[in-house]
Amino acid sequence: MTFRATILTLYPEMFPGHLGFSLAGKAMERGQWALDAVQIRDFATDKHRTVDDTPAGGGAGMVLRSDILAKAIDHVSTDDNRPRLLMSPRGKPLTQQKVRELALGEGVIIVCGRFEGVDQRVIDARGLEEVSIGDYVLSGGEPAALTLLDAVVRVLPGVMGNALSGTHESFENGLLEHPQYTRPQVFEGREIPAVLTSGNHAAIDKWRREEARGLTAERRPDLLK
Ligand SMILES: C[S@@+](CC[C@H](N)C(=O)[O-])C[C@H]1O[C@@H](n2cnc3c(N)ncnc32)[C@H](O)[C@@H]1O
Repeated sequence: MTFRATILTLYPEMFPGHLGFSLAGKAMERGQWALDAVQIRDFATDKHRTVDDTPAGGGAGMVLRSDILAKAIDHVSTDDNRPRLLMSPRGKPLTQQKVRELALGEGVIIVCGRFEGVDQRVIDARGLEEVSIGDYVLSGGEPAALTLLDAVVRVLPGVMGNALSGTHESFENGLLEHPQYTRPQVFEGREIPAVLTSGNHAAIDKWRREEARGLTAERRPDLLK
């Protein structure tokens, strides 16, 4: 099954962006996932192709109009069961668990906000699920959508060559990942921890588990709760 991502945006030329390279780019070439970026402005009705207007109640900036956005959403999602996401700093924070859930489905429809955001009525009327990529404000939803898709595409079946990577990674088991090392054996006087070159796999697993727990306790105690 091909995972299909449809992006509604005022900047379709930002896609596939970095997702056209490396693992995601190769997976796209192999047909494991597909992306289409739809220009919201194509659904405007006036000759200036206006998509926004001033906020009701006053205040700075502009708001994406519900009628224009609803037409764009309806155009791409007739008879479509894919989740409809709206990238938004007010949304539920994106987690690896959510990423895994999305990767099990047939795809996603992602609305990228701009300006001061999106008229609340289209969020309610089209059941958009607001998703945030962190507690900071970007100027648009596009980099957030690219980030979400990056995380989803890499866990699609068959995308990562090495089946092991992914399952031991940060957040997969509620822990941050242990430190990683590779050759040379000594770098500026710092050695690779001896256990990692001992060949004793039980000892290596134990060391990694302990390091992962220690790092998590120090940096992200919230994950241990
Ligand atoms: C300038 S922001 C609007 C911020 C909005 N006025 C607020 O205070 O919540 C414009 C768009 O960028 C996107 N965006 C900004 N920060 C984001 C974040 N942390 N996660 C996901 N999307 C974000 C959203 O699509 C948003 O509609």
